[in-house]
Amino acid sequence: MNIVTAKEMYVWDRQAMEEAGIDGKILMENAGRAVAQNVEKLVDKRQRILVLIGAGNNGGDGFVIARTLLNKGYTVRAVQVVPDEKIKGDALAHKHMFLASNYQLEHLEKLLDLFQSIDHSDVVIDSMLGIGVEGRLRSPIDQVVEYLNQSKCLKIAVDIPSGVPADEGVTDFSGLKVDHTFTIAAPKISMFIEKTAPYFGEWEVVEIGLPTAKLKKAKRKLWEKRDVAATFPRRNAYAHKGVHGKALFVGGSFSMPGSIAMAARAGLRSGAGLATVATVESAWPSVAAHIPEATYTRVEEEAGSMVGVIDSGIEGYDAIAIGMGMGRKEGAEAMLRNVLEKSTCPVLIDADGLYHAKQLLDEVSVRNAPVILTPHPGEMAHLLGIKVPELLARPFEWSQRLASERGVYVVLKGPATIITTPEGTQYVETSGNAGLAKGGSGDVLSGILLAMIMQTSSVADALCNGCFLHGKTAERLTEDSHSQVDLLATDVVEGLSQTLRTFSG
Ligand SMILES: NC(=O)C1=CN([C@@H]2O[C@H](COP(=O)(O)OP(=O)(O)OC[C@H]3O[C@@H](n4cnc5c(N)ncnc54)[C@H](OP(=O)(O)O)[C@@H]3O)[C@@H](O)[C@H]2O)[C@@H](O)CC1
Ligand SMILES: [K+]
Repeated sequence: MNIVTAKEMYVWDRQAMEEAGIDGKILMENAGRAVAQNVEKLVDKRQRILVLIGAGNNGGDGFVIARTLLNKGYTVRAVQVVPDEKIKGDALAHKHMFLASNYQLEHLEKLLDLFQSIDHSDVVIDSMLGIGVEGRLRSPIDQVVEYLNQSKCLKIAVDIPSGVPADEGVTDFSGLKVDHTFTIAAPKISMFIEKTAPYFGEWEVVEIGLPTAKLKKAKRKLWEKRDVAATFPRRNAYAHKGVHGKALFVGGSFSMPGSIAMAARAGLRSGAGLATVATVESAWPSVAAHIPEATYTRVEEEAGSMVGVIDSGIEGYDAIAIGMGMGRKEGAEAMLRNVLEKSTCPVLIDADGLYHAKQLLDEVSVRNAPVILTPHPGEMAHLLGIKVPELLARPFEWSQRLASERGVYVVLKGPATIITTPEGTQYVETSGNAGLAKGGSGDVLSGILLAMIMQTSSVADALCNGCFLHGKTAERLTEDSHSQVDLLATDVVEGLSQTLRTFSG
């Protein structure tokens, strides 16, 4: 499913009307009816519904919703919150249909009267402003939104809550916080941005009859269950361990042996055929206690941290993950440089590896085999030399910039993980929950991703499915046997089995 900007949505709208000859009034009718159908699932006929209608086409949708629900016997009051002369075009046509159906339209005259109407309503449907919002809310909508934000009624937004921008990058706004959003045709970018996402409540896409096959595809896509089903690697009954890949995990130190152990164990649990751990000798006993299935190779150390190169070399591996618990000493940077320059397989860089990668972006750029960077926002901001809030305001744009300038895959981790390919295609993966906001989660994800890369021909599919496997496992564990408070990264590693039983053949 595509994720769109406001501009892309308007292009679709034009394509539907100009290229497919679908009248805008029909799209509006479809939009309103689709939203009304969803409202019926949430609201019963005893509840009092208030539909608030604004100036643009979002308001037009509101006229259709009010008419449809009234036709079905719901208790609905419709209030136009802007002067008559503001209602134009398709919205005006639907206003006429509403009035010609013998339904009553109220006008906002005194704010206090509207506030009273809100107090006497169980449900408020917000069709004041959609994706056409510009700048901060103006009067009187700003006051209506402020009042509604304090109100206890059930709030449902049409397309997007009033005042909330559809795109990334807008941080100065005031918006309505709703319980549900029924968004038109495709999710909007701002649904996946930290600052704006909470305004939408639970959201769902409604289909309005756009000519899907004709529409210009967006470069962003939501990774859905059906994508997982179509691309998740299947196990071949005749395969032997070498077929599923030989992974090298480089990291760990005397005081941080856990992260590389968790990464390697997650890699084996996710289907890697063989795993070798390259770590300092002083960390071997604790790493080996966690994964007897792995083999080990020695890395030079100084006071428990890795420096220099890997004893047995880096040839013969199908994929390498580097960085987890490797420390920030200069020697570790030399190790990363060595891996980037000498290996010819995909290299995934995480954690301390990302800290060192900042100095090695030129080496990263010239590599022929794929490089995958898996930062959390703090690591990504460090790599880009910007502040975290700056990154979080435009995570899609920054990810794209890093991925295309350096020719890398970027997995920007968060509640909505953004996966960007070197060509600039982006995928959003939203599974998981707050139980994953713990030390070790990133290490586990690295191991899963590396295993998936070795088992899938498309790196992008592997990364999306790996994020899904990680997040879905956390979701399942917190439903069945854990809480989001107690869930540990090691629980996720062991929980992978059950998720894989569902998704891999
Ligand atoms: N795309 C599709 O296929 C379909 C889209 N559809 C629907 O259309 C919606 C987009 O419609 P749109 O373009 O008319 O914009 P929309 O948000 O309704 O209103 C803009 C108006 O708001 C005002 N205004 C702006 N900023 C403001 C502010 N800060 N504070 C206060 N007021 C402000 C400004 O009025 P002004 O006062 O400046 O004259 C302007 O005229 C979309 O979200 C979806 O619901 C469906 O009907 C079916 C097909
Ligand atoms: K709205």
